[in-house]
Amino acid sequence: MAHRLTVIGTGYLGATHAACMADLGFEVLGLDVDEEKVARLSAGDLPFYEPGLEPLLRRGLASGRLRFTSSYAEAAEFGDVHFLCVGTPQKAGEYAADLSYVNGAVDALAPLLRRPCLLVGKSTVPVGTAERLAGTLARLAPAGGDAVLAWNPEFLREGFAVQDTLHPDRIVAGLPAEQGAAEHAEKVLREVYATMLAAGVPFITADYPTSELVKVSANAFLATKISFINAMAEVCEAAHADVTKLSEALSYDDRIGGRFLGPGLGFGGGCLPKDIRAFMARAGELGADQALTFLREVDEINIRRRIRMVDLARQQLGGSFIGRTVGVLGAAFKPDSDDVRDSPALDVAASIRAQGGKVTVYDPQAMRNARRAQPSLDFADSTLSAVRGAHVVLLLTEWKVFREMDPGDLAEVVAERSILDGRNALDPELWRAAGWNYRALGRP
Ligand SMILES: NC(=O)c1ccc[n+]([C@@H]2O[C@H](COP(=O)([O-])OP(=O)(O)OC[C@H]3O[C@@H](n4cnc5c(N)ncnc54)[C@H](O)[C@@H]3O)[C@@H](O)[C@H]2O)c1
Ligand SMILES: O=c1ccn([C@@H]2O[C@H](COP(=O)(O)OP(=O)(O)O[C@H]3O[C@H](CO)[C@@H](O)[C@H](O)[C@H]3O)[C@@H](O)[C@H]2O)c(=O)[nH]1
Repeated sequence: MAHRLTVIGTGYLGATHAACMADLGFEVLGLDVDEEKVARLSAGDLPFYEPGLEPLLRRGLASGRLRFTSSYAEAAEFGDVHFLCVGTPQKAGEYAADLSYVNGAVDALAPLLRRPCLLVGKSTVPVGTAERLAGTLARLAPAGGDAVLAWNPEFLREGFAVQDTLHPDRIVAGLPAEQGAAEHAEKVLREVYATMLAAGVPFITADYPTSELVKVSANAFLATKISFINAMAEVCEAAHADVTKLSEALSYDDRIGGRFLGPGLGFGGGCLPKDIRAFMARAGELGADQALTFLREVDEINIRRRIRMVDLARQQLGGSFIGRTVGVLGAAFKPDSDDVRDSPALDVAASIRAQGGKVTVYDPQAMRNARRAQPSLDFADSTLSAVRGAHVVLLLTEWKVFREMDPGDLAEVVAERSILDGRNALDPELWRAAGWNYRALGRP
């Protein structure tokens, strides 16, 4: 328990990792270049919504074990283990990942590393990045061979980030080729994750490239599973079949399983879309692009869901959005998150707005981010005010409050009882019995 940890980049991943590691008893220093974020985290004010995280943050601060800074010198001086958690977004106009934040962080930290330490990459990166960064570390760190790099990809889901961090499915450790350094890195990581290992969490050691590939192939598989069921939804629509029944029946086959087989508006967020694109780009650079051409189809099926949703809404309104009012429920890319990065819901809302519809959006947590991302949309502060006067209601993010809506309550304020369920989250019989025209993706 002697290790002192730093977490470099305190966004969705890093802030969660920092607070959880402090809760496990480590002394943790979080570092971010965003001064406002550092100030808010230091004040116990979580800059984003993640269930259960703020109490952990406050507990860590109160214990004195958790602090935040923007000083690399302080972090280098403090840490025995440095977790790298900065963003790797999609480059503008390209499929590839933008590695400037990762490179910037390592370039800033490495020259300050004077004593033995382990740098642990957690960001999602294209295969080959760890090997290159190990070279940077060797070149720049005054500690020389005593500054070692490991790659430890993160698999947490937003909305379940605390649970996933404290109780992961598995821990993957990408280790250096040199045996002494590898043994040292593995020993330190086993100490850092001792609580999870004692609980029986599988610990898999691998070389750098394998560890990097585990992460992107996991996300590629999940994206493929979602697009598979959404492709079935397209066929179901054409054949007048019901994809929700189909998905349920498939789920009882253990070889297939029901998770990530939820048909609807498809995947968004700061991970799956950009990760499959970066994976394709990297495979291309490696001369293995053919292996991943199916991911292009996975991406296209996913984008088609959004287009289909807009088409359905237009159809429902008699062929045009002009002069029509649309109530949109949901802006986050998924429930229990305020993250609107590549959000299918916001994408659909913006597209309808661009085609002349008057769109009013409500989301329980993502309003601030949604306003910033799509300032031309109208926003309401409750479900009922978002759908007041609506000619059609679109359920695009399946928050619990939306799944449990009473069709009678909404009927009193809408202009027309017409609802499109983009997430197959409502009971069609209940809504139809209440006089609503209910339609969904992939079912009659
Ligand atoms: N969000 C998730 O659920 C999740 C899960 C697993 C893996 N990941 C991966 O983790 C990484 C981070 O994702 P995120 O969602 O937390 O992103 P994010 O944008 O929420 O956070 C990134 C943070 O890094 C900071 N930063 C940028 N450059 C920096 C620098 N040079 N030094 C210090 N801080 C810097 C930013 O200010 C920001 O606060 C990405 O590679 C992502 O793919 C994310
Ligand atoms: O059956 C399903 C399941 C999910 N989704 C959508 O898929 C997207 C992604 O959902 P989810 O994977 O739960 O959210 P993330 O928090 O983005 O987590 C993914 O991306 C992270 C970042 O790489 C990984 O760490 C996680 O393991 C991986 O699940 C969301 O838009 C969901 O609405 C569906 O459409 N159908």
